Amino acid sequence: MRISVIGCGYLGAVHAACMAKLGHDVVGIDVDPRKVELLEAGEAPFYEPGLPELLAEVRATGRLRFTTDMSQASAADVHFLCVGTPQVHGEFRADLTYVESAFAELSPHLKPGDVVAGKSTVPVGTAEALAARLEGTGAVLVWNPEFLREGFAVKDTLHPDRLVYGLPTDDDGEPTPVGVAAREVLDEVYATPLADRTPLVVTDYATAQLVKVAANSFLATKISFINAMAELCEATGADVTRLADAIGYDARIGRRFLNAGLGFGGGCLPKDIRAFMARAGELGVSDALSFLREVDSINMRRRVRMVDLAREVCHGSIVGRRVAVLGASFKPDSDDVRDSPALSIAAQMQLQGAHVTVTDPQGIVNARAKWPDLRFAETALEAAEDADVVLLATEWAEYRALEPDKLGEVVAHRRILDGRNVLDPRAWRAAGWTYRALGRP
Ligand SMILES: NC(=O)C1=CN([C@@H]2O[C@H](COP(=O)(O)OP(=O)(O)OC[C@H]3O[C@@H](n4cnc5c(N)ncnc54)[C@H](O)[C@@H]3O)[C@@H](O)[C@H]2O)C=CC1
Ligand SMILES: O=C(O)[C@H]1O[C@H](OP(=O)(O)OP(=O)(O)OC[C@H]2O[C@@H](n3ccc(=O)[nH]c3=O)[C@H](O)[C@@H]2O)[C@H](O)[C@@H](O)[C@@H]1O
Repeated sequence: MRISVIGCGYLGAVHAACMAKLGHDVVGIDVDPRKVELLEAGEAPFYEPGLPELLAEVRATGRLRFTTDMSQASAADVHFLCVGTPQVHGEFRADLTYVESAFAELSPHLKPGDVVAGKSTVPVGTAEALAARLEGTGAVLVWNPEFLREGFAVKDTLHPDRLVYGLPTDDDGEPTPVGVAAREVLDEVYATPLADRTPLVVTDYATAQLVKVAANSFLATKISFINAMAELCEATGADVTRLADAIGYDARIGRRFLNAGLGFGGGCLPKDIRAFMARAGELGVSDALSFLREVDSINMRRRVRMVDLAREVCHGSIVGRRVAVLGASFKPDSDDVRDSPALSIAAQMQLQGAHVTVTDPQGIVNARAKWPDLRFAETALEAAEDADVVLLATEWAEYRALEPDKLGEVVAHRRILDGRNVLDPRAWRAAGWTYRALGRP
């Protein structure tokens, strides 16, 4: 198929490369000339494991190119909308400016029979409004939410755990004739994963849009649930990691996404639960999602509690103390620092008078752009030099593998805060470290 991908960020660049890998002819379109230039040169504009290799492979086939010129979309028959939907500054709702402008810029290049597939995460109702604007053009809108995780984006796109198509439907909820035709087009786009028996849910616009925010809300709730248990563990001397193991053995609960610690960040879970609450308010059903307010509060409390813990191990004050923060990205295997718990804690400690040095294997460039006043170091050992306290904030493999004695040689005081509950407390204590974590004795 001939495909255009509008918006080549963390989602779109990976989607474009994966569509080419599946055998399609793809043009990626972005308004950011720097991103396009890098992608055209075969380079990934951000860190995502496997993406550089995939770009090299598919660029060599000639099936993938990138441009800033929206008119190039006219050669494609399927158009994936992958632009950002960030949180409006100071409010909960999603900023749909980029969706609006991308859609307006794409529209003149559409022809009858074209399929526009929305992938961005949007408030329910957005697809219906966009579809109305296509009436009379012969092009059809489908909503095809994306569930990839950063760090696993290539694998998740090539081998998704499910596909969801939101199609135009009639009054009985059945796909309209153009909806049926659009479904056939999507089936061709996803022929390879469908042949691998990827579960497919075919539904209406509203359900497809809600599936996405419901999934992210559930994941956020699961994380905040275990972090609430961590608060109880802290009050009672219990161990939240053992608690998670034990409840996780119940297949109805499951162990995944029960890792307590600094909580969730990133460009998706935090803004998606807030936008969902805002949309529920507009729909007059805000009570239905009032629990998400608590999910958000529990999550944000983790960050405050970690600063308190730093104060506790530094005998009541972090003013003038040297703090090494290991991790800047919101999760390992990503350079994404959007709403990163690690950076938010680093910045809070700096504001409260600590001398903070942050390190990260991939996230320093983005972190420095966002927080230019923080100090940065290339390695954990450099960051920890003369530190009064070390905080493991993002569980990169290399930080999990740190040797207590080796790190102990460079610090001023052997105090470690395990923000992700990934270190072995016994090993660190045996090497003379004060070890503290959230919800673990
Ligand atoms: N990052 C992720 O892991 C996932 C993101 N999503 C959703 O996908 C959407 C995109 O997210 P990200 O890729 O993370 O955002 P991003 O900010 O990394 O990428 C968005 C891209 O769109 C481009 N853009 C903006 N306006 C444009 C226009 N008019 N024409 C062409 N390009 C334009 C920007 O320059 C940028 O490169 C969001 O709605 C997000 O919630 C969904 C699943 C996973
Ligand atoms: O909509 C999106 O953009 C994506 O959001 C998340 O993916 P992602 O943001 O890449 O990262 P996750 O792996 O979900 O982690 C999110 C945050 O939760 C934290 N987390 C995760 C798991 C856990 O047990 N505990 C925990 O604190 C991570 O450290 C990270 O800060 C979802 O997992 C994807 O399915 C979804 O497509």
